[in-house]
Amino acid sequence: MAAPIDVAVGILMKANGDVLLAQRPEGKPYAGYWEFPGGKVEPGEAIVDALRREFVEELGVRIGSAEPWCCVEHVYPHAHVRLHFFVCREWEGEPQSLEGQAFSWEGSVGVGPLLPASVPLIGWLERGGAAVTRRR
Ligand SMILES: Nc1nc2c([nH]c(=O)n2[C@H]2C[C@H](O)[C@@H](COP(=O)(O)OP(=O)(O)OP(=O)(O)O)O2)c(=O)[nH]1
Repeated sequence: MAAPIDVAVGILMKANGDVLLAQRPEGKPYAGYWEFPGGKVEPGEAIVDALRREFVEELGVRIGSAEPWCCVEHVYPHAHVRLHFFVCREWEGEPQSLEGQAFSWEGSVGVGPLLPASVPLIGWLERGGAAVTRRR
């Protein structure tokens, strides 16, 4: 099997625990599914730099702190991905839909479907939400 593709993913989290989800635009695999913003790491690029770049490109948001949270691998028909999730509590700018995507702040996630690899994250966030929210 081909080596996994590294993907940097950011969970933008408000002080009340709400997180930002975006809907994948037309033309991408799993168009219409919901995901945490992010994208593929480019060759030679640090994962956290990819995270910062994707947030500027997709949402016009400059991330301040980004805490590495967890890593999930998933094999899709279109790709084998290794997702590096970060929790981001500080950022500059209001998210804008720069790639035509819908987005939504969610507490207990009400949008769907989510990308399959990201589904467990919601449960982990809800169960550990207080701890994740409290840790600074
Ligand atoms: N951003 C993001 N990607 C996810 C999540 N869950 C999940 O399985 N993925 C997968 C879907 C894709 O196979 C991959 C991200 O690749 P992408 O195609 O969206 O990345 P990109 O924005 O760099 O796209 P492109 O340059 O190829 O158009 O990671 C998630 O929560 N957020």
